[in-house]
Amino acid sequence: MNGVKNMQDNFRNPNDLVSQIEQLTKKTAVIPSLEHQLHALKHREKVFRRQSAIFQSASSLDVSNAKTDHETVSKLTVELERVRSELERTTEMNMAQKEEIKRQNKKILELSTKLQKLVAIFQEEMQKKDELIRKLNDEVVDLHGQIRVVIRVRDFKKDPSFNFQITSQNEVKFQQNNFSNVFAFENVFQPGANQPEVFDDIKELILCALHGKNVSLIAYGPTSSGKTYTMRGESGDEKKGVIPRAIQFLLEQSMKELAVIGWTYNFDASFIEVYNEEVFDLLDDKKKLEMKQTTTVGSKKIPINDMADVTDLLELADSQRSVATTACNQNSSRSHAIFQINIDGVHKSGETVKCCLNLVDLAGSERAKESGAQGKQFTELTKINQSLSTLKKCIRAQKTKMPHVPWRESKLTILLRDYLGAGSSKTMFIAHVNPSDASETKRTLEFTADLRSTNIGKATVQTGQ
Ligand SMILES: Nc1ncnc2c1ncn2[C@@H]1O[C@H](COP(=O)(O)OP(=O)(O)OP(=O)(O)O)[C@@H](O)[C@H]1O
Repeated sequence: MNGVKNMQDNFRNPNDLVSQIEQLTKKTAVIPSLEHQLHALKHREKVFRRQSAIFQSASSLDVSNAKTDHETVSKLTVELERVRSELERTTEMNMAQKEEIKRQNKKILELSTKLQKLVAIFQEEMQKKDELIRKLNDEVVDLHGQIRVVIRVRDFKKDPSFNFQITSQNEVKFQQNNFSNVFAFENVFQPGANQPEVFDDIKELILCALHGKNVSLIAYGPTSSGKTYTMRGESGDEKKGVIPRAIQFLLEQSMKELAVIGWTYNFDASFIEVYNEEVFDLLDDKKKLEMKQTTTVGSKKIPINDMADVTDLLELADSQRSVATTACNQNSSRSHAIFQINIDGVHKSGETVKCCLNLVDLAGSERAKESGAQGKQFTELTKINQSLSTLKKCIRAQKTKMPHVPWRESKLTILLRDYLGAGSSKTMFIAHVNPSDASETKRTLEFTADLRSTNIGKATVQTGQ
């Protein structure tokens, strides 16, 4: 029993066992020399006894020597026996330990085989779940309409000349003189809605980009209604806008769930602006870009591996974007800005996706008279209003199925054409209203309501092949 207990104790403390084994090994090493000594002593004793018998008159010194040798022999015999039994015990323990290690190794092997099977089942389940999510997500996004429109209402001072009311989660009512209408949207964000709430509603659309669909999010509305606030946001985690949140979301999703089921993604970004009907690269010293069909040629693309890359890129673009102080907005964007994330995905099976996420911050419409704009600012304002009015004409032409849609009348519509008419993009407008201005509010509501009923076809997966 004690032996078993000692063994158990030793298993509990393998370091002690190792040191005991070391000591015993040392002791074992001296056994041959002890045996040799013993043998020699026994021989000497025998010779001595023989001599004593022959020489009865042996001296007392000789007898005392013989006695001492006999005692040493006895002591050595006892010691030898002790070492032998200790060696036997250790050998037994060693065997038991070897058996235990074998048993444990077998168990580990069994467990790792089970684990591999479980990982394979988990990956298969994740793959199925991912396919289902893609399908459902696609259906949900499509059900919301060809062009989805949500509306964000800025905190406003009530203007007694008209009545603006948020009547439900997806409807607002506009009433002025004899005009009264209820406008429906996918969602209405109240003045108190914060940046995370807005992004939450957009997430499912952004996920479509990882699944291979071109996705476009376009902020629309009059000057100072909050478009740049929504898209770019301001400093501080809570005030971050759609652009940094979207990239963070793409990076997280691609590195977690999609990586588990065998997808690897690469992202790069470009950032251009349309200013006074010219296109400039916000990431390349505002280099003027030429256009080829619906895209620009030679825009700089910066790889995105983590959020630090994004912060640098956005700060660079912020420093380049055309802004001015106007009567309505201290930091008014004087250009349409298009941030494009190119997504390249490859699955371990060889399947690929190649698509892009476009995040567009349009310049705001503004009436020249009220803005008090003159000179350079007047030119900017005229160009902004012209491009927005071409955008409206194109949407109207599309909606009424006119044979000609005037896409080529402005750089903005040439660039947006693929997201609004070519049928390869899932598109959402975030309409902004600042209902202290009756006529701008009415115009925004009417235009964006038109958007909802415009057919742009069904987006398909882009494989880049
Ligand atoms: N929802 C909001 N919450 C808090 N502040 C907001 C909100 N929307 C806009 N603002 C503030 O209002 C001001 C104007 O907003 P912003 O510049 O985003 O408008 P805009 O529509 O982009 O205007 P423009 O077309 O002239 O560029 C900014 O100072 C911004 O901080």
